[in-house]
Parts: sequence; C-alpha cells; structure tokens
Amino acid sequence: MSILLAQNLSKRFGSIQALDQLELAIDKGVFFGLLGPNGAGKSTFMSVVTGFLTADSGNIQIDGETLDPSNSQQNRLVGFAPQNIALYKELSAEKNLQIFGKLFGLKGKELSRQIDYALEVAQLTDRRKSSVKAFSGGMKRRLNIAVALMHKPKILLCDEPTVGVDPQSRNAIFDTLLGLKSEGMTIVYSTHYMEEAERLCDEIGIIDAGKILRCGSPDSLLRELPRTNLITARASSLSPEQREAIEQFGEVMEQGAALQLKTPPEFKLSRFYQWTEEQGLDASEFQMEQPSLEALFLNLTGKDLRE
Ligand SMILES: Nc1ncnc2c1ncn2[C@@H]1O[C@H](COP(=O)(O)OP(=O)(O)OP(=O)(O)O)[C@@H](O)[C@H]1O
Repeated sequence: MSILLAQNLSKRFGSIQALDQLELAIDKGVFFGLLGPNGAGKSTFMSVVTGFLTADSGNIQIDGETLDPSNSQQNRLVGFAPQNIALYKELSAEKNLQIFGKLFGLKGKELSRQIDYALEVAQLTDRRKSSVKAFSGGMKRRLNIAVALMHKPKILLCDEPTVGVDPQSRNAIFDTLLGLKSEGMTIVYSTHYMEEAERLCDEIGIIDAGKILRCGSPDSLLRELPRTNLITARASSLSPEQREAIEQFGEVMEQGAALQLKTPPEFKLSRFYQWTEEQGLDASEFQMEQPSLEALFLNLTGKDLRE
C-alpha cells in the first residue's frame, strides 16, 4: 500500500495552474525524487501534503487515511524541510531544535533524546552549542532537516535541499538522507538536478506544469528513450578507408573537426568495439552519448530541465 497517495490534485494561483490533476503514489521506505524545473509545482505539492496549502480539488491519502490538516496524529507522520530555511539565526542548533520540538509537544527526556538523535543524523552533534548565524549554508540545510525530524515522522519531504550548497555539504546532506532511508523512512526529495535524482532515488516522478509525466525507477525511465546512440570521435583519428567503413554502423555526419555517428536501434556496441580493435583504433577515442533523464525530460516536454 502507498504511504502517500495523491489523486487528481489541482491547485491554482490566479491564472497559474500550479498543480494540474496530479497523480502520484509513493510506497513505504522509498527514496522518491520529484524531478522538474523551476515552477513545475514541486513546492506547491509539498505544501499541500503538509497542510500549509489547501488544494482546490483532489484527494491525498497518508498511510491509507484521507489528509486532514486538523488531525494532529496524521500531522506527525509527515516532516517537512522547506526550501526557505526556517531557523532562529541568533540561537544555537540545540535551542532551535528545542523550540520546534516543544511546538510538537515533546518535553523532558523525550525532547532531549530527540534533540540528540536529530543532531546525530544531521552530523551536527559537535556544533550543538554554536549559533546558527555562524553556520555554512550546508549546515543550515542539515539543521533544517533535523528540525523536520523532531516529531519522528515516517515521511520526510525535502524541498530542494542542495540549492546554493557547496559539493562537500551536498554529500553530507546525501549521507544524512540515505541514513534516514536505511532506517526505513520514506523520503520525498524535490530537485531540478537530474544527477541527484539518478544518484539517490529508487523512484523518480518527472513533474512539469503541475503534472506527473512519468514515474518509475531511473533505469525504467531511461529505457523509455529512443535507442539511438550518438558516437563522437575526432575526424583525424580515422583514415579515409576507416571513415568510409564506419558507415556500416550508421549515419555519419561531420561537425567541424568532429565526426558523429548516429546509430540505429539494432546497433550492436560489441560489434562496433570489435571493429575498432580490428582496425587498431583506440576505443577511448569514441565518446558515447549516454541516455540521461535530462534527455528524457527534453523528449517529454520539449524543454530543458535547467531552463
Ligand atoms: N503563493 C503563490 N502565489 C502565486 N503563484 C504561486 C504561489 N506559489 C507558487 N506559485 C506559482 O505556481 C507555480 C508552481 O510553483 P512551485 O513553487 O510549486 O514550483 P517548484 O517546482 O517548486 O519550483 P521552484 O523550484 O522554483 O520553487 C509557479 O508558476 C509559481 O510561480
């Protein structure tokens, strides 16, 4: 059974249709990536799931029950780390967690235990007494996630947690989230970076203009791409005879100093490498275009993911 189910979900802001009959089902324990460009509706979807916004129509179920923002038991199932960091900058990491924990009704030993746990998961235990204003962007992001964990949610929604974060801090955020997944938490992670979606996610939902266009494992999504490969090499690396012979593998185009080979679906890579070997050519001379989620997105929408 899905732990998070959205059916026919729509939300409009004036003339903008932010969510457009969106359909999504996320299973328990899955690291789910919501991949789409700016303005696709990712934040709006998360805000509706957390009850900050009300949908115009449609239905959300959390762990089998229809979403009801006034149901505090249900609210406890979902943690939300919003894109705009919500922390008290003058206060320490520990104090921040204390305030948010109390808001969720934690106190005494349970509150202390949860603070220790959240700091540990966010890899901030040694900075618990430091004030947030001294934190790097990545540390603030991790504390933002720690806050979302204070009430022990089963689903964590993370809205673009790596925007504006340096590569080292990004890795620390990934470790934190993968650690949570290994504890059984369901993670919904929005991003417009396809490398992140590919690296982290068990399943990906491609979102654009408020609709989920495709959903599945990264591999199954990539299999949807037309199986035409593009192989590029320097034209000067082939003799005139080899230049002619390479046409047995597909259509050859010359682009300045580069030679591009567009291969048909029945193309056999092993046969191609056998030929390069027979010809005494260095296989590393030939660059292969890999199928990517970016290419799939372009294929589905005619748009670039990074536009
Ligand atoms: N409160 C609001 N009032 C008016 N328009 C809004 C509001 N919130 C979102 N929108 C619009 O709804 C659309 C979806 O926005 P949303 O923030 O959900 O996208 P997103 O995929 O999260 O992108 P981003 O990464 O830019 O936040 C956008 O066109 C946005 O401008």
